[in-house]
Amino acid sequence: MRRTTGHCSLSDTPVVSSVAAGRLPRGAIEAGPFRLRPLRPDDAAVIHRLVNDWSVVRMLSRLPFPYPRSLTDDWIASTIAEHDRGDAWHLAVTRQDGDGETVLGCIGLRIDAPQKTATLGYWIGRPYWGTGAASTAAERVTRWALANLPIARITASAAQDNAASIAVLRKIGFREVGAGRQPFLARGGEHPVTLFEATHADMPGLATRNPSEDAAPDPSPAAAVPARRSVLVAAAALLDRDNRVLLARRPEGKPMAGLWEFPGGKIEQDETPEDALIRELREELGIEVSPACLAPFTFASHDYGTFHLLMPLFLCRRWKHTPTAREGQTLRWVHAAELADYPMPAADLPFIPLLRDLL
Ligand SMILES: Nc1nc2c([nH]c(=O)n2[C@@H]2O[C@H](COP(=O)(O)OP(=O)(O)OP(=O)(O)O)[C@@H](O)[C@H]2O)c(=O)[nH]1
Repeated sequence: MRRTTGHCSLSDTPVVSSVAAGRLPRGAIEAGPFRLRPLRPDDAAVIHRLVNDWSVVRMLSRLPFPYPRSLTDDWIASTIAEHDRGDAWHLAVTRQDGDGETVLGCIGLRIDAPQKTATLGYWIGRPYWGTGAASTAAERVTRWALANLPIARITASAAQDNAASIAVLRKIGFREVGAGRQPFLARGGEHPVTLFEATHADMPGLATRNPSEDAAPDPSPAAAVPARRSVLVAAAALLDRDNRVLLARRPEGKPMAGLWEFPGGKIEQDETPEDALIRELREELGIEVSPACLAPFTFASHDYGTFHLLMPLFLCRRWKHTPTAREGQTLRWVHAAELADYPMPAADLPFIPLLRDLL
């Protein structure tokens, strides 16, 4: 059960340092009728009984089925060590029933301090589905973490056939940012997942917090100007001689980090989409493109909740110099038939069948 707690699963992101150490609560936090408290070794039997259930395990990416009892003990021990290091915060979701406490499931947050990101995962045992435990616990942990930890965003993913978990994430304010594939051990092979993200701006009533504790307030007049609702971005599908498309993986630290996108960027004031794209391709990839080599292909119009993206996509087959990653991104030439294997921002998903038909 290591590193997975969920209807949603925790990511593979390695934890590099532990800025959050000492900030994670040692005790329980209340969440409406539920209580979220640190896991204890004596929870193993009940946790094992709840999670070793096909309908739960099939939604968790890294758990085998059947799930051996001994792994539960190891996993609980590892969660305690991770909490002490400030790397992750795993809690039992519990409810007071009469004189006794009932354990309903687990919720966890893995913290990647250098990237100011945390990943949420959770699962609830089948007898307690429909009690509101998942959404109440997930909302409480998400809001607590954004308000108290030095992080800028929380990510989560859910199997695309996990309608309950997707509904929970949407209900509590997570935005759908893309789609990808993840291995699911119990089911075998990779399965499609929906990727979500939440920032302070997504949580009504949560004060926007500067995740860098020491950063000085931005005194520039621009800082007082509210962000524009529509964001204009120009992007290119660069095609090589084998009709492969160049994808760039967004570097850590940027919103939607880890997703594969088409090179490009925001259109500045007074720039045409072509000017912006030529500039971005030069800055990001070190290539020179002439306007005549940019063929308008299609566009994306997608509401990300906090902003609406309008993005023309150009096709380009000719440029000077070899594309080189200049901004920490990872580049890959991909055949159209394989595009669906790369997790992409939600706005880009309609491009996939169009490119498949074209190429
Ligand atoms: N370049 C690019 N951006 C995309 C794609 N799909 C998509 O949703 N976007 C979104 O469009 C916006 C582009 O912003 P960006 O961060 O790349 O722009 P930029 O290079 O000007 O960056 P900056 O604002 O950090 O200077 C981001 O919100 C990004 O997630 C895509 O295929 N290519």
